[in-house]
Amino acid sequence: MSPENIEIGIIGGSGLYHLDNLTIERKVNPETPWGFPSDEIIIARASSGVKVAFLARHGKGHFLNPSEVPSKANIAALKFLGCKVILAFSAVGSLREEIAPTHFAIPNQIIDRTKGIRPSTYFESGLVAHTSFADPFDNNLIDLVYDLRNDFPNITFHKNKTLVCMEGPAFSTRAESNMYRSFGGDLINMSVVPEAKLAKEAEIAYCMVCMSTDYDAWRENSEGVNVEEVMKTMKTNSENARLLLATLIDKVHFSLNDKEGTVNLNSLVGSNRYSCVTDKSKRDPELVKKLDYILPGYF
Ligand SMILES: CSC[C@H]1O[C@H](OP(=O)(O)O)[C@H](O)[C@@H]1O
Ligand SMILES: Nc1ncnc2[nH]cnc12
Repeated sequence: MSPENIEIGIIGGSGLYHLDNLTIERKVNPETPWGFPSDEIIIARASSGVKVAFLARHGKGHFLNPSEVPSKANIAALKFLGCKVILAFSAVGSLREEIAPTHFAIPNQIIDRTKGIRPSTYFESGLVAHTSFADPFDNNLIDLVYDLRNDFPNITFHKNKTLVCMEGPAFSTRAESNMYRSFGGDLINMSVVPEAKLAKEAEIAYCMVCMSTDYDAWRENSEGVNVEEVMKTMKTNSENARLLLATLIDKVHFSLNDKEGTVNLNSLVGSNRYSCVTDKSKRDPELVKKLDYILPGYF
């Protein structure tokens, strides 16, 4: 870990490329064993003084498509800076009438419909380890976000939702959109995989605040989604995200440092220590060295 020790990482998605209400301290661009992150990481302070590391998923100016996002470098860089928690934000389509555009949903499940073309694990080519992914998000972190709903009466919140992740970059056909609904999907984006998986492998508590922008393509008498519609709704959504974050950052900071341990955001720490199935003699020493960047001393 670097001497930075910044415990909270924020990943902003489409329409959330900066956080105006935080004070920017400086920018860093760490080269990880998996390359450089999407863009420079902004180290900023909330008004309470709590430091965060902010990263624009698609780069500032949105030049990376969802399949091109260097998620391994992104998560590794945040872990190296000291992040124990990542609050990820995403513009999503709604697959349910009751989740209207501008609503926020914090999903607890994922259906992975990406096509296997994204590098999605740190444990390959010389060291095999299997991380538990039954609960892809940190449930305590989900509750912590959801419990803020009374402080934000202008935002409608949902939880216990299933997020479908498609490859993109083209949006779904109507048939696909209906199929995802029949699978039990409630929300759809192109970003949560492999980000959530890699955060689990790196033992970082991760949750995604999904900001609904559209009804995708399943509604019979409505046009299918297009980018113009998404970005129009994201104007309101990103303002709400900034307001939410101003409170959320302090809550997360408190929980991470609360001696009473009322909300445990450290439950993943140590979870991968014994997840490696590769015999010590067969592990690639080069990869073991690389993995020290995110899980020092484990392998
Ligand atoms: C701009 S619409 C499609 C795009 O929006 C979402 O991005 P993000 O999750 O980074 O907010 C979705 O996943 C797609 O990448
Ligand atoms: N309908 C949709 N499908 C996939 N990703 C999205 N991001 C925002 N809306 C989306």
